Amino acid sequence: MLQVRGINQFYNQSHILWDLDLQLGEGACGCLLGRNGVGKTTLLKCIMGLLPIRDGQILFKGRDISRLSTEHRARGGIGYVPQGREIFPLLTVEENLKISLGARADRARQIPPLIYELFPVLREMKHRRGGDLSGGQQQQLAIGRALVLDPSLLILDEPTEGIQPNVVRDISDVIRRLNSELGLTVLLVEQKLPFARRTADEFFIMERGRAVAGGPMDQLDDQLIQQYLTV
Ligand SMILES: Nc1ncnc2c1ncn2[C@@H]1O[C@H](COP(=O)(O)OP(=O)(O)OP(=O)(O)O)[C@@H](O)[C@H]1O
Repeated sequence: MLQVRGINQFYNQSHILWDLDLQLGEGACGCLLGRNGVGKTTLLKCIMGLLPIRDGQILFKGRDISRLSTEHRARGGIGYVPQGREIFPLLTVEENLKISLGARADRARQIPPLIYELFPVLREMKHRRGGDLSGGQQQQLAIGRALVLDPSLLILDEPTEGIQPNVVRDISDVIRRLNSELGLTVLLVEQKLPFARRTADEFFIMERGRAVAGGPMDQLDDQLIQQYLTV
């Protein structure tokens, strides 16, 4: 589904991603792990086309998307839930969702019923402003907004950041459901190991801009955790 091949990325003179490879099969739920500042968010932004890559390739469903705009990637089936959620605080919940409709290839005008079915609270609060929602509700809105475009790959950057512990499990359940029941391929960045283990079935570890380890989640052992994740 997604193949990242030998990408290099720079912020001006700073070389951040180094010959980085990553492969995610159709239907997989993968979690990108690594200490602060190793380049996880940068990688997701490169996949989304929010940052340019210097060289290498990004293939989605076998097609090289490296030079496509973010909008084309989104229309082509990649949904993105950014770190910090980036919802519009002054717009209503419904308006936040509708904003994505314009980018749908089929020009649909209605919010897909699936979104309110997955997140009933968004229906209840559809006339409230985004900024009035709790952190967990805002995260549901951010995921809902990404789903408006009916993606086949969903990318989430630290979906549990700043969310109350009792809601973290709900977010995990929703991601699992999207993956196992609706067949979405998922790539997420996460710092919380219990959440990562519960939610994803594959892991990738980054260290200083390089991919250094990966495999099925049950192979994420203490030695890898000690070497690459413990601070
Ligand atoms: N806009 C920018 N300009 C210059 N350097 C940046 C910029 N954004 C990030 N960096 C640097 O790039 C490196 C990778 O940052 P990135 O945010 O991708 O890491 P991360 O693994 O996602 O970290 P975190 O877990 O803290 O979000 C860091 O050294 C960071 O300081």
